[in-house]
Amino acid sequence: MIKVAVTGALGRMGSEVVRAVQAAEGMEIVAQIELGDNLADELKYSDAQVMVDFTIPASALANIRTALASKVIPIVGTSGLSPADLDEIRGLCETHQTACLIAPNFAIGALLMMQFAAQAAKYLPDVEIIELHHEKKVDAPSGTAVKTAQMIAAARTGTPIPRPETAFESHAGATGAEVDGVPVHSVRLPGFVASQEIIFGAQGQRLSLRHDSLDRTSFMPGVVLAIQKSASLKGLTYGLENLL
Ligand SMILES: NC(=O)c1ccc[n+]([C@@H]2O[C@H](COP(=O)([O-])OP(=O)(O)OC[C@H]3O[C@@H](n4cnc5c(N)ncnc54)[C@H](O)[C@@H]3O)[C@@H](O)[C@H]2O)c1
Ligand SMILES: O=C(O)C1=N[C@H](C(=O)O)CCC1
Repeated sequence: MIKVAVTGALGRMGSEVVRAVQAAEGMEIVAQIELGDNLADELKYSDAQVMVDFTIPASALANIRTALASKVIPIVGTSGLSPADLDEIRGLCETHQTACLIAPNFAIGALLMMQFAAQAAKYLPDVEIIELHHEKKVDAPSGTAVKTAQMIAAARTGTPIPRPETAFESHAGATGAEVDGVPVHSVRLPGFVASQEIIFGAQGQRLSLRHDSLDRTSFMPGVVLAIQKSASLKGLTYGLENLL
């Protein structure tokens, strides 16, 4: 049995993870950790092997540091970690000889959307991302949009048409934020869980790729898969697609 601790256990995602692990074979919940608990003690006394983290960026970084120092493998869904944070975590994985997975999106359909986008970007360089999430989301742009933009930028061979100078915006932000040269627009509204549309435009044609998570169970097969494969992880893995 893989022993799993969950940080952010009372949150929207954390509570769903507790249910999913309890329903899965070959794994068990040994600690449900919330704000104010002593993480190092909880990990030690529960003998946890894996820590699943869905919290907030500042907490996630501190939790990852504690888990790695305790030789517990962090599986992290929390979004908003910076490239500098990822560099630090990569170094800590080496120092403590413990692996870590950071997955901006655990929904298999979203991973496919991102991979299809990278494929399309080889031929269609002009692209923008619209991500749409629930109104309680605390970070923007979403971790999924950031990872998608990075994958598009890495795959893109052609040169996109120059964007209008933001100085032309009569209202600041109207043309979106740029992530790795890809414009990203963030919508926050009740009625959404997590959606993203990637629009490629070319002469006389458009290609749209869209994924919708309708509820948080959509992320659970990916979380369970990551726990099952945790023992095979090496160093820092960024993106669940690396485990498929
Ligand atoms: N990767 C994915 O597939 C995916 C999917 C959904 C959400 N997310 C991300 O997961 C994160 C959480 O989202 P949510 O909707 O569950 O938020 P939420 O606000 O419902 O839950 C966060 C929980 O973390 C707790 N928390 C904060 N700091 C903590 C700490 N130091 N130790 C323990 N618990 C702590 C809070 O008390 C809260 O209960 C966000 O960053 C979100 O973007 C990722
Ligand atoms: O609900 C959220 O918050 C989500 N965050 C992730 C992101 O930032 O990409 C994934 C989808 C849900």
